[in-house]
Amino acid sequence: MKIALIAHDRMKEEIVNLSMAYEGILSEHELYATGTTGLRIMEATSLTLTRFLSGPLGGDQQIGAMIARNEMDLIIFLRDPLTAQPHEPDIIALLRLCDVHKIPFATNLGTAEVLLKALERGELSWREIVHKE
Ligand SMILES: O=C(CO)COP(=O)(O)O
Repeated sequence: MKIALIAHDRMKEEIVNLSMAYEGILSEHELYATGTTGLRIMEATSLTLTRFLSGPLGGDQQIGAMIARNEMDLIIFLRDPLTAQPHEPDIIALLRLCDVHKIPFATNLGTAEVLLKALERGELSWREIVHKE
């Protein structure tokens, strides 16, 4: 499965802690991230991620392009609900594409954990069927 990990600055610590807690599950998958998030996760874990540009420079849109091509299976995007982002349109576009393509998308830690546990139990394997279509 291809999984994208993204977090706004005030949520970086949360995504690093999440990645450490679920490193075993995550290591079995192909991981992607926006620039700074990916760097922070790689510094704290032994996970390897493909890093795109930083979010404000287009990283969300690069991940969006993978979704549009049906190349991404799960997004964990810990958004900062209390800080305005200069690239808000890119973030909304990413959410919208996930809805268009029915891609599981977690925007907070509670949902992220539910999705990672579902991933571990194989409950997202329907994505493999979608790939074959
Ligand atoms: O801004 C982001 C997502 O919208 C995240 O980008 P970084 O991971 O580069 O901080």
